[in-house]
Amino acid sequence: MSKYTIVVCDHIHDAGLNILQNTEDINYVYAADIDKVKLLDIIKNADVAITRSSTDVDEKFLNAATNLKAIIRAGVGYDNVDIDGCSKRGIIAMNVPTANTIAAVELTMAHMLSCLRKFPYAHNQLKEERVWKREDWYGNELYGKKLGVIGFGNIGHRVALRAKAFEMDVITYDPYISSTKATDLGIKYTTNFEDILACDIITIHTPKNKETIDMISFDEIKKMKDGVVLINCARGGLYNEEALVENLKSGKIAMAGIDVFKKEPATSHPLLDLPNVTVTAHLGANTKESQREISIQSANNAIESARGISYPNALNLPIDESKIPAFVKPYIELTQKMAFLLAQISKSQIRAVEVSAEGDLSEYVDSLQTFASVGVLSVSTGLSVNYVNANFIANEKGIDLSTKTITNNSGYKNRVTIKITTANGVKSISGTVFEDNIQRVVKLDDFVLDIEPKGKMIIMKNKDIPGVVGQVGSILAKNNINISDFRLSRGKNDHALAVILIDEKANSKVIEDLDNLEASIAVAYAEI
Ligand SMILES: NC(=O)c1ccc[n+]([C@@H]2O[C@H](COP(=O)([O-])OP(=O)(O)OC[C@H]3O[C@@H](n4cnc5c(N)ncnc54)[C@H](O)[C@@H]3O)[C@@H](O)[C@H]2O)c1
Ligand SMILES: O=C(O)[C@H](O)COP(=O)(O)O
Repeated sequence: MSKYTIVVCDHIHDAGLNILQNTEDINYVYAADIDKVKLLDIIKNADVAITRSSTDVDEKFLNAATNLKAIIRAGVGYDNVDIDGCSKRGIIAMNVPTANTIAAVELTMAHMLSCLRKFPYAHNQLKEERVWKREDWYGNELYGKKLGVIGFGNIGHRVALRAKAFEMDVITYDPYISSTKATDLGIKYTTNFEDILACDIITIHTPKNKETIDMISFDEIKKMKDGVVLINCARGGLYNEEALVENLKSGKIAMAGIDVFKKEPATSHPLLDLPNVTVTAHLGANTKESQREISIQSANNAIESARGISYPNALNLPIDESKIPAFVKPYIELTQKMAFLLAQISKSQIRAVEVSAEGDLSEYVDSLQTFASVGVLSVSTGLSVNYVNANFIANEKGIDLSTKTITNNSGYKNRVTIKITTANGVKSISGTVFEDNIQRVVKLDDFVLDIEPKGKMIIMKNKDIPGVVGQVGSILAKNNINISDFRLSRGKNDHALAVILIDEKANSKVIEDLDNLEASIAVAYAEI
């Protein structure tokens, strides 16, 4: 039995490793304790990789992982996964978004309480120094304080709820949610960031991206209350670290609770030298409960994706397959085949691909566009193209992609049309699906047809004069090519189109001979 290789790049709970070990068609490699340079050697055999925040899925990693089909980030944040790099290579990236939510929420509350009661310092004085000095440890209460929560997602909204239980006055800033998501829970909502800066305690729970890096820096801290407390259990760099250090030193920030650092592991970070910081080593997700669940979900998702069955929580799929109704699926297949056919007979560099849809199909024209790109690019680039990287590659190659929905006046219930623009002009193809999944090309340029997009075919545009069929037949017979079907369509200006389905491949000499016939206008060979 051929086996899929799943490489586990970071520590995950045994529960998931046991699943991998006990799955017959999986060969699993545990590479968590291996040097990251050596990992590059191991990763080349992987069909699927499981990673956490300790493994950067960057250019080096992806260049080494030549066989990789999917990657599972065994956690929420995927800021250290090069998603564009994955898309470009057709690798599906997934995360495990909710299994560590509670762990991160509870660590945030722990940091908040630790900061207000200076817990680690009080603890160390008694435990390490054996000093009993109660007067050194007057803390503050959460009760009645104003808490600003930046990011009201899975973690942020639960932190806010728990803070309410401490009778805090909670306000949130998250421009991507509806205000009622917060107000329905009795939490104030603001779109004015200044309201957050006016709080006694601020905690952040956003992803790390271009918009959120340095969201709190020197200018923002200047506007805060003296003695503010800042918590970061999301990602290092959301609070500018230099600004944190300087303002903790001056006392503008009374305390900071920090679980995450811009560069990890952070064992010689300036924050560690300060007396008013509580720190943990990125432990937000480190509960046994959460790690067990993440590990199980990661292992199951890795197996499913290795087998090509499903891609739960995919981050870079252009299409959510679960939302595509059954009647659209054959159109997707037909679109890809027609695009493949059209690109073969276009014989010139493609500049633009336009997909239009009629009928109920119109709603899914974006998905059809993606598959048209797969079909076109498979011919024109020689690259391994799939629906993850198709639009990405098209954009990179400067191919203009567009969609159109058109009024249904073709007489077909649903119809899809692909128009390709090349240096030699425009070519178009239309198709429909009849009952029982009968896929048909119904138009090629201006010629009305009825052909199944399947097998080997010669497509010949010719002057509509007597004797052409006989001449074509004799050239093919001379070359031992059997004709299985011959379809003729008459167009305007005394032109006709012949689609000749054949049993054997026609080489370039055969195509040249056909093209040399007096009646010939254009001849192409295509294979689906
Ligand atoms: N310390 C840890 O070990 C640990 C554990 C789990 C998650 N995390 C991190 O916590 C963060 C939040 O995780 P989550 O599960 O709540 O994610 P989530 O996707 O459920 O929530 C993120 C929220 O941030 C909001 N947001 C995005 N951009 C914003 C902006 N510019 N301003 C304000 N809000 C913005 C989104 O609208 C969303 O509501 C992530 O960065 C994740 O990596 C850290
Ligand atoms: O984003 C996350 O899920 C957390 O930061 C956890 O990261 P980890 O898997 O490296 O603990």
